[in-house]
Amino acid sequence: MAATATQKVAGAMPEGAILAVEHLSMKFGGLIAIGDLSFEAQRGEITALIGPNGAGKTTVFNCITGFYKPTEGMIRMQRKTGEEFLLERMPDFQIPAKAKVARTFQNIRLFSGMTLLENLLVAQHNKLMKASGFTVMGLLGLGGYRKSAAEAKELAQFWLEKADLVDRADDPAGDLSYGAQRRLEIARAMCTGPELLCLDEPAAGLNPRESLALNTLLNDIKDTTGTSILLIEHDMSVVMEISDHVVVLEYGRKIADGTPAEVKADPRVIAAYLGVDDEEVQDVLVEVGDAEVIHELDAEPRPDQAPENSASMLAGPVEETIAQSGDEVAIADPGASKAAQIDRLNEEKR
Ligand SMILES: Nc1ncnc2c1ncn2[C@@H]1O[C@H](COP(=O)(O)OP(=O)(O)OP(=O)(O)O)[C@@H](O)[C@H]1O
Repeated sequence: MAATATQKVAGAMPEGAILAVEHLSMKFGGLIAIGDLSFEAQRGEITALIGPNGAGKTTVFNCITGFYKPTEGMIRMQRKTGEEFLLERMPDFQIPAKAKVARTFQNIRLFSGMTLLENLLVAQHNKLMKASGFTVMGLLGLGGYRKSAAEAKELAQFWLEKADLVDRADDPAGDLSYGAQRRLEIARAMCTGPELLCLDEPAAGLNPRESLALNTLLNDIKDTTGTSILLIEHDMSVVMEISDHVVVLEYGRKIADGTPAEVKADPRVIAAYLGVDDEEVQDVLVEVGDAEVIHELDAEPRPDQAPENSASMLAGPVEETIAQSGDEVAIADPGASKAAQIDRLNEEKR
C-alpha cells in the first residue's frame, strides 16, 4: 500500500531539524539537475543554499514546495507539534496549509494594483473563507467571520510594521521601490503563519541600504517568531551576515555544508562559486593561503573542455549519467566541476 504524506518514516528525524532532504534527485530528460542531495535545516535557524548559476538551487525549492515531484529521494518536514510530512508526496496546495511551508519567488509576484494591506489580506483568504463557513451569511458578518476579518487586518498591520511599510499601507503595491516590494512579499508570506519560510533570492536587485533592511527583517523574523528560514541567495553580504548554516551546491551536488566561516574558507567552494574564471579562482586561493592547491591547479585547467554555460551541465560523473539516463543523454565533461578538480588534486596528494 502506498505510504501517506504524513506517515512516519523509518528512522528518527535528525536532532533539531525542521527539514531533512534525503538523497534527492531531479532529472529533466537526460539532465540531472539535482543528484543525490542530502542536507538538513535546523529549526529556528537561517539556512542558506548557495552555488553558481544553474547549480540546482531553485529546483530544490521547487521540490520542497511541491512544484516539482522529485525523481528520487525524500523531503521530510517536522512541525512544532511533532507531526511529520513527506513533502514530495503532497499536492502543492496542501504544503502551505498543512506542512506550513511558505515561499517567495525570484521574480516578485505581488498584486501590484492592490494596496499593501489588501495584498496581506488576500494571503489570509483561506482562513477567512473557513471562518465564513463558506456561506454568504457568513461573509455578511454572522458567525465568526467578523472576528476573523478583524484579526486578519491586525495581523496584516503587524507585518506591515515589521517590514517598515506601515506608512504605505493604503498605497498600491506597484508604487513601492524594489526593496520595499521584496519586504512586502516576505510580510505576505508571514501572514500565512509558516514554520518554514523559503526565500528565493530575496536580495536580488537590492541596493546596500535595502539589503540591510532585508537582513534586519529576516533576523527579526527568526528571533521573534522562531520561524525557520531557507534562503537561496547570491548576495554574499546577506548570506554571510545572517545565515547560521550554509549548504553549497555545484552541478546539483552538495560540495560543502557548514557555518558561513567554514564554507567561506573552503577551497572547493571558492573554486566552484567563482564560476569558470580560473584566474579569479587562483587569486582567491592565494588570499586564503592555499598555495599548494594553486600550484597544482595551475597544472590542471582544461579550458578547452570547460562548459560554456552552466545551465546545460550535468550533475554527476559521465559514466554515472550515462548509466542513469538512457537514450536522452547530455554529456558533461567531468573536468567541468571545479570542486571536483580540487578533490582530484587532494586525492593525488595522498
Ligand atoms: N523545468 C525544467 N526543465 C528542464 N530543465 C530545467 C527545468 N528547471 C530547471 N532546469 C535545469 O536544471 C538546472 C538547475 O536549474 P536551477 O534553476 O535549479 O539552478 P539555480 O541554481 O537555481 O540557478 P540560478 O542561480 O541561475 O537561479 C539547470 O541546468 C536548468 O536549466
